[in-house]
Amino acid sequence: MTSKALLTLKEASKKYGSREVLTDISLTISQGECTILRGSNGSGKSTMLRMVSGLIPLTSGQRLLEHSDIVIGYTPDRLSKLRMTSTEYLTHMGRIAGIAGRELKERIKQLHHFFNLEQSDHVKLTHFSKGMLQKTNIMQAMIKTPHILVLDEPFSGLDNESTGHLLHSLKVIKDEGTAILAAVHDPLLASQLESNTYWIRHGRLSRENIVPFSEHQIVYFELVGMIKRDLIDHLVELFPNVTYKSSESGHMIITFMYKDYNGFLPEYINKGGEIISLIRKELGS
Ligand SMILES: Nc1ncnc2c1ncn2[C@@H]1O[C@H](COP(=O)(O)OP(=O)(O)OP(=O)(O)O)[C@@H](O)[C@H]1O
Repeated sequence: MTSKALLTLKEASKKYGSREVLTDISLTISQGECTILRGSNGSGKSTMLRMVSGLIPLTSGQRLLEHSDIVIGYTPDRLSKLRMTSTEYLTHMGRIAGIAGRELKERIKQLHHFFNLEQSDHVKLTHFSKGMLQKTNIMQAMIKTPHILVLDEPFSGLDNESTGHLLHSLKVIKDEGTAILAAVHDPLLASQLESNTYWIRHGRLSRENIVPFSEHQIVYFELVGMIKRDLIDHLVELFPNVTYKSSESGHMIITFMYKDYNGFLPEYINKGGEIISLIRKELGS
């Protein structure tokens, strides 16, 4: 069964000044489907999310909505620790979205219940954990029930437990028919959302052919090491499922899948990458 198309980008391009960041992007967002965007830093993921959300204009091409009442909820990559409670914040955001009174109160209650934050609805955001803040960030995007929920790196900085809760919530939202479009750095999380995955490379969008994860494919490795940034960027181009981040101690924390073990590791060493530790992990462990 094909799902109903809600929004279509047709040959959409975006320039900042004379610099073209996105070129001829064509994509359809459909009801109840999850679309994941991947790409290296600065590849244009946030730009594309903002373009889909209607927050920035296209330079050329078309953005077509299935009907004029399509609601798009946009979640930026982080919410600041404001000196107000989640209820106060959502009341403010709800009024901006044109909801008020009893309807708004009810919706805020419903969202706190859905995200398991009822106990904290009168706690100031300054006392919220990263996971609680991220849930509030998503709640503001859902204050008017969206047809499309757009998320910019929703799992960034979350611990395993918060990541698990958020994954579960997003699956429920998707199953209820909301389309999800998210920039997600981590291929393991992307695979959990049963999504259509696309890559942005050199400004162009291409579909990633994901083979569904089977039991033995959930093994991955976490390598703590040292390597120059431009060299690891080059390796990520060669091995798209490799991700990395810097640790507080200045080391790189690199994850790669079991299938890349024989390919990635020798390349990493050849490029002068140093290994401080290498741990075999399984998804969910
Ligand atoms: N408002 C702007 N004006 C000028 N250039 C911009 C603007 N916003 C983004 N850019 C540039 O466009 C390119 C794409 O940026 P964008 O934030 O969309 O990438 P990204 O893939 O989301 O990056 P990251 O993963 O680091 O968040 C970058 O080179 C960035 O510097």
